[in-house]
Amino acid sequence: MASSLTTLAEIISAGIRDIESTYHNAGITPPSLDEPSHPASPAPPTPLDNNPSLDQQKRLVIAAAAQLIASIQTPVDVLKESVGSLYTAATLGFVIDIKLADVLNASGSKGLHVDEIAAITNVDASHLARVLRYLATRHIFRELSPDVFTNNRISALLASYQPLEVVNKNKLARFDAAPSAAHTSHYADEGLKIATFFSSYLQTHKTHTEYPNEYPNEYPLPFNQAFNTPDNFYEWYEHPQNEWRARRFAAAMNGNGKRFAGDIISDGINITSLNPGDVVVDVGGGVGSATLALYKQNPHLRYVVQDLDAQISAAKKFWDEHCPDAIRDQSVRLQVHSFFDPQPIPSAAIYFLRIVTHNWPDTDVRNIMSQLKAGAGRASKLVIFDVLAHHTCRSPSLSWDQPHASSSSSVPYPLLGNLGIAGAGIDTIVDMHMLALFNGKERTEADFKKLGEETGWKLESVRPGCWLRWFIRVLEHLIELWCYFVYLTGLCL
Ligand SMILES: C[S@@+](CC[C@H](N)C(=O)[O-])C[C@H]1O[C@@H](n2cnc3c(N)ncnc32)[C@H](O)[C@@H]1O
Repeated sequence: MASSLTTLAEIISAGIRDIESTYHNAGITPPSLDEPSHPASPAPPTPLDNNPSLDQQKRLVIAAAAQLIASIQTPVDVLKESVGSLYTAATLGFVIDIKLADVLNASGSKGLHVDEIAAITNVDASHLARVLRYLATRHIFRELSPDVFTNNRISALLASYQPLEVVNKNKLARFDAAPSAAHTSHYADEGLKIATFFSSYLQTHKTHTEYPNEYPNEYPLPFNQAFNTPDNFYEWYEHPQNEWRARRFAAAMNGNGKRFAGDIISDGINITSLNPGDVVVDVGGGVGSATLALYKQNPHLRYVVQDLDAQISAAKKFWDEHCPDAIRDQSVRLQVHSFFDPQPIPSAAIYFLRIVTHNWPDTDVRNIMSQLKAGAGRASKLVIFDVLAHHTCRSPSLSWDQPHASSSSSVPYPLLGNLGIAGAGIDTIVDMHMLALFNGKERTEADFKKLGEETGWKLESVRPGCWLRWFIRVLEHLIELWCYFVYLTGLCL
């Protein structure tokens, strides 16, 4: 019988053969880390970017390759590389701060020597050389000749994609056209600072929850400790000195919206079954980027985007820029509303929570869902679009109504049930981030079912959030999450 190492190697070879032939048949060269990359704008999607079978093959290869590395690398080295990855966040934050990818983009394919980079960025050349060597060792940037570096397809995503003169003058606009850089910079800044309070928070939190009389004040979250603020993350973003951070976060999030709102959400909500004039309420909808995509595909429906004051002010500007007609003819209304208060739009066809529940602990999600239930009518549905947590073991953890390929039983042996970093990798990172920022969490199907039962909603179905049966891509380029729609309908009708 073949060893698991051989089986992993076979998954990789079979997958690579399929991947190469798919590229070959489409007349496209397979991606290479050796090609310099210095585009003036993020590369447009290729015909293969949304190819489900290619995506599936890539994930199997990535899952198998990661497992093979973890199997044959010494355990000591696995741990050293894992814990040392804190310097990946630190160095990425630094290269974004000095706009290195923009500087290298401007130099074209010949790259730049660290002495030249030092003259432009005013950073010590030997520091630059070491940081770039660290990142190039991990395939981010490429060293063309000793100490001469260029962007590759990964590091190019760290650029601003705006002229440097514009970006240098307007710090606030720095990330407007660069969702991947915005996302990376957010983790390298807030994330890295918060992470240092992680262990002490987890060890103390339970004591405070179990002995509320002795410890009446909730132990502050890693976020609150790191930034020395009693405010929650969103309130803190409203402090004037954090305007640039809020805008960076919006750039990271709106990058998502453009990509996965229209094609995926429409499919997930099955919006064609709604009647003209039916109301969709985008609860905690931010500026309404998801609603914009829904509206464009389904202008016969009516929409309400609800959020807190600051987001609704930003939403007015967003809709003025993108679709003023929808506001003018009241197809779309923007409403300041806290989802902890009674829902002001009764009996909507759909209450939609997109990437909201994972920001909150169970007690708060119960409050949000209870307020929606109190406002819901007989036919109202609650649609939750969020990441679904998957176990790593190979037991079928999912039981929704349609057979689908994402249950772990369809993942080939000996891969992890959630495909490891190729499947739930990013989800588990986001889960840790939610914990540290909000005491929020990514939930399993069982978690959602229980929350529904506690608040009067019955779980109707759970399904992948797009036509790709296995996975969906939610951020442009690099970032991929498993997002699922959880449909809940009123229990007590
Ligand atoms: C991760 S964002 C998701 C935004 C939007 N649903 C999307 O998918 O782009 C979470 C949103 O919840 C909003 N939010 C936070 N607390 C809220 C509250 N009490 N009531 C309404 N919205 C709130 C935030 O302002 C933010 O826009």
